[in-house]
Amino acid sequence: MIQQIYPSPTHSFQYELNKDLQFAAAHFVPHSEAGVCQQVHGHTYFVNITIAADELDDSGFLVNFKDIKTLIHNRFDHRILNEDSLFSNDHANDFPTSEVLARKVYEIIQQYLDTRKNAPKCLQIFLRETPTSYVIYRPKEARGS
Ligand SMILES: Nc1nc2c(c(=O)[nH]1)N=C([C@H](O)[C@H](O)COP(=O)(O)OP(=O)(O)OP(=O)(O)O)CN2
Ligand SMILES: [Zn+2]
Repeated sequence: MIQQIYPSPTHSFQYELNKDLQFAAAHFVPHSEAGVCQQVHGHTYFVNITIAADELDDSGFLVNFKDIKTLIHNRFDHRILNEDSLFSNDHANDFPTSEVLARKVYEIIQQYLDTRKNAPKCLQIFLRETPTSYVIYRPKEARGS
């Protein structure tokens, strides 16, 4: 939920920012063990993205908050996740589950950050699918030096 306190990843970067955003999307989980989630249904996903770096850019930003929102919101809002080429209905590692969606959000964000001169790192994705269910994805690398 927006404005809640999130778990903090440990790191030694000097700057850290967090961006909250939300989007509405539909999905289904294409596996017999997913029960009712095999049926198409929708969620308002809440996402918190943690990014860190030791340097700021020419604007004095670690990264522009707006760019982070645009990347994720424009891709997923009011979409059917199963129809996005990022996901697969055949391979569990790419089913549109909360875990996989959190990883995909990380990959989109880090790919963008890799184009920035100040080399920011995405350290954590917190993704809430329902009021009672959330996941956290953290890449293994990138804790700062
Ligand atoms: N590990 C995962 N388990 C489940 C996922 C998932 O992505 N990863 N997804 C679902 C369904 O998509 C479902 O929409 C969410 O399930 P759930 O949390 O059980 O939702 P409820 O609102 O029914 O939960 P309550 O316990 O009644 O609050 C299922 N599992
Ligand atoms: Zn669901």
